[in-house]
Amino acid sequence: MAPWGYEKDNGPAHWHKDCPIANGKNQSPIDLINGEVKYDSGLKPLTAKYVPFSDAKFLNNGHSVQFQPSAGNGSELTGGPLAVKYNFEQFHFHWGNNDTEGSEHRVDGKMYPAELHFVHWNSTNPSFKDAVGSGGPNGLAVLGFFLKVGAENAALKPITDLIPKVKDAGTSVTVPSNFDMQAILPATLTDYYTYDGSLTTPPLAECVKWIVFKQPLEVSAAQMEAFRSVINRDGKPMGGNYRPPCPLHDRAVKTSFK
Ligand SMILES: O[B-]1(O)OCc2ccc(NC(=S)NCc3ccccc3)cc21
Ligand SMILES: [Zn+2]
Repeated sequence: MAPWGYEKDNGPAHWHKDCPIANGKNQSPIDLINGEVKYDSGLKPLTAKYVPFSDAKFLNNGHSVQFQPSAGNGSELTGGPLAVKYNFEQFHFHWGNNDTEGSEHRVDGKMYPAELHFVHWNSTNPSFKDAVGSGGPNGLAVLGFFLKVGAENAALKPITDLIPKVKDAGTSVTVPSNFDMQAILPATLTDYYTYDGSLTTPPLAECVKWIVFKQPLEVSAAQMEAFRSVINRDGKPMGGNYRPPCPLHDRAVKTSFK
């Protein structure tokens, strides 16, 4: 099979052929249906401590644009539904070709124009790859933020300004060392949905504690247009790089908010 993608001939409906777990019972994304979630007063706020990176890359890997520091950068995530400390691995985006689509998770069937994923791995593992393969839903902790069109996002601007430099698949640039990743996050990481799920791209491993924030981040129309100028490995606009919602089966979605 041609490498996986989001086109007619290699998109989500084909992924099960190489990754049978695509039809598993703990797949992501899902539609977050407010009438079916359950408030859990035990869910505390999360704490993300992101330290400045000496050498980080921003790259186009053919199916997303991704910020990736060198291994072992000391940034970590704790709290919320997490029992242990998680190390930061990378962040990347999913988006659509217009403002009515683009996010992976949905809220009562509503899609946002984009979704930002901050990926972290369980620090009891020796590496990210071991965490992905560790079995069970605690290998990775992924923070999901919906993006909506509004004011310019100054914290994301150093990243969206780099997009023209990684327009083509397989290209990358070094990110200026004064880039402040912490500034992207809201001051307090409260009000989130959390459930056990999977990677939303092959290998679709069911190793993810998902934490999806209720409050979207804003980006300007110009910043959204920057994403829409990115080209995938087939030379087409990358927009539409989102997987449709998967069945919830017998999973519970908990919320930290009433
Ligand atoms: O569902 B996501 O898009 O958001 C959260 C998330 C985290 C990671 C990925 N996939 C990665 S890192 N694959 C490469 C790889 C996979 C497995 C072993 C080594 C290397 C996709 C997503
Ligand atoms: Zn993602």
